[in-house]
Amino acid sequence: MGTLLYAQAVPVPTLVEQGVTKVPEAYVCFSDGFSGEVQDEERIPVIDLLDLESSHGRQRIVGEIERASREWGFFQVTSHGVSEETMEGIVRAALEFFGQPMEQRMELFSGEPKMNGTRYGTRLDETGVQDWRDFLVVGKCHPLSEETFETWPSNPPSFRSAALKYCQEIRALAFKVISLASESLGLRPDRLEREFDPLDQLLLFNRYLPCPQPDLVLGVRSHCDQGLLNILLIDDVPGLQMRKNEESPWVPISTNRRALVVNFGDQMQIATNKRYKSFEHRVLANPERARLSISSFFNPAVEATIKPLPEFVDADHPSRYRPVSFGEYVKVYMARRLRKGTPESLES
Ligand SMILES: O=C(O)CCC(=O)C(=O)O
Ligand SMILES: [Fe+2]
Repeated sequence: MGTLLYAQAVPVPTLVEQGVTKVPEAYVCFSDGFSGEVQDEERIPVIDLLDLESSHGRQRIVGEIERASREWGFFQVTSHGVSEETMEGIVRAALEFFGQPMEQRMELFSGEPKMNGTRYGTRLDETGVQDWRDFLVVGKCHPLSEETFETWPSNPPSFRSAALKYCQEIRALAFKVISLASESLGLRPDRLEREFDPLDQLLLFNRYLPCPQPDLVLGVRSHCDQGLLNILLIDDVPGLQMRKNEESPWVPISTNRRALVVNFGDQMQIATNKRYKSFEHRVLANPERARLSISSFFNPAVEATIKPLPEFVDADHPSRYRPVSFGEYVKVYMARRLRKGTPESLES
């Protein structure tokens, strides 16, 4: 199977429009067969942030974050402070964006990743097996310049204001989670925030259309996120799964209504010298229902040097990773066929 096969793959929305009953070869996922065992007993922890302001409540929540981060790297948060109206606004704007005719969506198409701009795409790279999804990246939500804001979709007309509001509220939640994570690691509440300042933020909208042969494809191939953390808004269509390691069964991830999912990425693993880990996850395709998810990624600045914090390095715990810029890290991550285990390629 050559590169050409993938480069010429027909986009998912077009296949769905044509009513294909057979998935083209470029989308067939042989290597990551998801015959993989699924376990149905355990679920990721749910952490309620309601009592965050009382010192007793905060202490309890810090303990819950510690356990969830160590065991799962994924948890749901409730009473998270992002308003229902804001969440509904962004979901509506996203559905309207993906509901536009293909020609209109294609005005924002780019086959190449862009540093700061907005990009609509139907695949992430030209060479691998194609994911059964299309997506919209709003490449820089913070720090946000007027020039970058002008690259945000102007259709539907509500998109920019809905996205701006969502980004601001999600950012406030991200700082809450980061300070709790800091405390859960025995650090001052602002330690991680200071380390990662100014903390870049970007939005990724994933649209998964129904697939005629869901067993042959993946919505998103198994990967670990490359940044510090992701705050994920998902709908009620199942598909997302995580696993603790390659021998563990996959655990389906769903949310209570209005909850959000937090997961830590590779930079949390590197900063903590592997006290906390970045866990692998993937999305299955659905035979009948379309699914929407909205990722808010929080990343170091491209020029920032990433390395374990000195607090996690001593004679018994030598630094596991050699320092590189985040920009370099992203290049290594993108060049790997499997987007997991990237921190290990920096092992010193
Ligand atoms: O669609 C999902 O639920 C997860 C998407 C994801 O893993 C990502 O955006 O990195
Ligand atoms: Fe992810």
